[in-house]
Amino acid sequence: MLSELGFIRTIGEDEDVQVEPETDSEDEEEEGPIVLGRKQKALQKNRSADFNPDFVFTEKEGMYDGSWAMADVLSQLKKKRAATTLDEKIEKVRKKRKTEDKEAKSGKSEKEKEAKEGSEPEEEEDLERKDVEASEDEESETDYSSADENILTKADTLKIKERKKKKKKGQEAGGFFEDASQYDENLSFQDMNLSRPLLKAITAMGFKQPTPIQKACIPVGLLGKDICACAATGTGKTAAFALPVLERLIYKPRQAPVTRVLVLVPTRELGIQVHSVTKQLAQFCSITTCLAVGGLDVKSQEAALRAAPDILIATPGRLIDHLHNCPSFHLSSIEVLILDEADRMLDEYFEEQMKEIIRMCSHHRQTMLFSATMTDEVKDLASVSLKNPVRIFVNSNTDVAPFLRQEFIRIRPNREGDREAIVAALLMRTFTDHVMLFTQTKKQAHRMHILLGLMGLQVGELHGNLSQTQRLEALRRFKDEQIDILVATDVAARGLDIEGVKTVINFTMPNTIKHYVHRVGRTARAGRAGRSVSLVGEEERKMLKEIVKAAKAPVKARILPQDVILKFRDKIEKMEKDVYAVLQLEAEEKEMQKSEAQINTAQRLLEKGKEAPNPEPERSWFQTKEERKKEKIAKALQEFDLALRGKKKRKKFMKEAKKKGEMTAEERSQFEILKAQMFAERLAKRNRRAKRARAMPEEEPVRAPAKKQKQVKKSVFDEELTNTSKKALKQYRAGPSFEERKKLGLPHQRRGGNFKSKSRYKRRK
Ligand SMILES: Nc1ncnc2c1ncn2[C@@H]1O[C@H](COP(=O)(O)OP(=O)(O)OP(=O)(O)O)[C@@H](O)[C@H]1O
Repeated sequence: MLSELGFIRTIGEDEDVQVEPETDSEDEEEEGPIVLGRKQKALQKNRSADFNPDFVFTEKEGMYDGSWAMADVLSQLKKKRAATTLDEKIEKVRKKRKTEDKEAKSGKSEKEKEAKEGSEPEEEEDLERKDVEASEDEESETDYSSADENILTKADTLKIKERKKKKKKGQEAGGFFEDASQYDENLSFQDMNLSRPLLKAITAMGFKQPTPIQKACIPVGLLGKDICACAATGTGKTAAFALPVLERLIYKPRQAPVTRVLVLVPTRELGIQVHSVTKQLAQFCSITTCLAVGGLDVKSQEAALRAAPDILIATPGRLIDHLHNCPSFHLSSIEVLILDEADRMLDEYFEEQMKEIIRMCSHHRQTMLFSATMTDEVKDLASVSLKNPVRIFVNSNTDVAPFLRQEFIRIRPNREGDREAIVAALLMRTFTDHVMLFTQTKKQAHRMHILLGLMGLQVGELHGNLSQTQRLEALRRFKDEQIDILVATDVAARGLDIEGVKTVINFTMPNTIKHYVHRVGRTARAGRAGRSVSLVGEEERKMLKEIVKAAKAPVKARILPQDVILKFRDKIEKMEKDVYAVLQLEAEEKEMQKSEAQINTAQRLLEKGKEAPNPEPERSWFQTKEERKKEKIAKALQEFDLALRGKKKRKKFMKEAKKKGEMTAEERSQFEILKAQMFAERLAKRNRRAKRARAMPEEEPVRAPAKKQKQVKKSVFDEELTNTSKKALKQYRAGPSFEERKKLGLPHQRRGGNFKSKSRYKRRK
């Protein structure tokens, strides 16, 4: 778009990332276009100077093209569409603005004409022509896609940030693990004893050499050992767990039709992707796979599960739903359990669901945990009860992708309101395509979509407030290069492998350094180069320091010229009324749809008389609705939202009482930062609490006198007791369940004696 307008980019070619060949894979060639339905045309296009020239893609010919299993997935989506898309609404408002500006201009020229009455007819004609030209000029001024050439071409300044010497921290494996982080660098796929169909698939996918994590993990995985693995983002962890599993299934065919492998992932989109990669790896063998993630049709998933696929890829919630509602489906035959993004799967958010799933899994299983930010603290992994696990840490869990160039833009204390302007300037002037922009909240993501759309950019959004159809559609359009910018929340931060993402922009710093590693890991994947640009305010500098400390390559500070920022700030201010108009259109459409739905229901009821529609049997879950609600409230930082709804806090954020629901640019940024901070605080508190609880010997609460127990209660739950924390306290005091104690190998003993049987234990409880 910039070239059309005759504008030049601000960063010179010489500033591009210097890509050095990876030491352990010098003659390694890059993978083929395996993932997510990329057009080969796009692939050629992406072989630009931005990417590591040492990598060569191998094209797949006539093979299963793995089009991201999109056809499968789309057929499972509910066919519900908004009457008009957000982009159509944005376009409508833009057109209206243009017409209004034109009219205003012609009104002005009418007056000018009147003032010049009496002039020669030829001159009048001339004037008319000029008028048209002038109004066209005016139009391009109010068209937000155009900006002063000056502000678009003025270069940013880049400075290298000083790096403080990192203290060498020896990676202690801790007594629990055997460490297998060292691997044979010369190992090839052929050396790994993989079956022919797998080697054929690997070639078809364009993989020439295994990546370091694959070299380290595949041999250990083939031995059937439990694994706890960590490797940087985009280094091929999916194949590292999928290949040994497929080999096992090929080598040891099943005796009965049962599901033998379960892969758990935290998000639906990641589930779809892992399913697609597994299918591609299994394209030349008869291993069957199934996808069971939320947002897709339950009935077709149930039918697929009844056929007992070999490998099941699922999100925890939907899996539990099937376990409770699909009578023939169970996990007792699971031989391998894999947690992709394992640290996420084992965190507070999925805690209850994971407990339920692991409770149902066979005890005699192999368990493999993978993440770029994997914890190696045995105590954090206790819930999956690993058996003599092997620790494979190819990277440290704060390492970013090897060819990532990290940049930061400092936001001065009183300039928080500049964030939107800075992001707009970056996207209009410098990073114009293949960009992922991360925001902390869904609301801000939506707002950025509208703002940038009004500026004429091709934008999409991806977050939890959208329907599954909208989420997948946004992803598809981004992959197919129909849109240049994808604005997303952390739902898109983990695991997604979108080919060709050049830049990741962080509107604010994420919750924790882990979140940062995953977000910026959406670029610089599979040996390619990429760039991240993060906006850092005064309150976020602590995380910046951590990142700089952990960085292996120098990080850069980008400085945008102040007049550029001011110009964009001014533009955005002028656009506020249009943002409001788009939001209004959305609200009206929603109301209309709601009324229509009500009318339709009423009509259906009238047609059927008083006959009630065929009631679907209610689906059950492992928690009651009430419990689930409470858990959600406790875990989704709802207290933050509620606190903001409270009068006092709200006042802090809303300067004018009249502007109901509207925040200034400063307030919006503060809101984003505060949310991240509250998450981090909450996490720290939880970790402290867990540490304290662990510091107490297992039997202590049992034998301690009543007085001491009270002290324990106070120190463990030192915050105000809400209903949820009361429940947590109760649970804590009750100690682990009978099954958990049994699994952990603890004596089945609790307050008041030994319990030899479950019923006695229960009675006592
Ligand atoms: N041996 C290989 N050779 C070349 N490319 C590979 C190889 N293995 C995997 N890839 C490619 O690397 C990319 C990243 O792989 P994958 O998504 O598995 O990374 P990841 O480590 O799981 O990343 P994340 O931590 O973000 O989930 C994919 O496009 C995949 O096709």
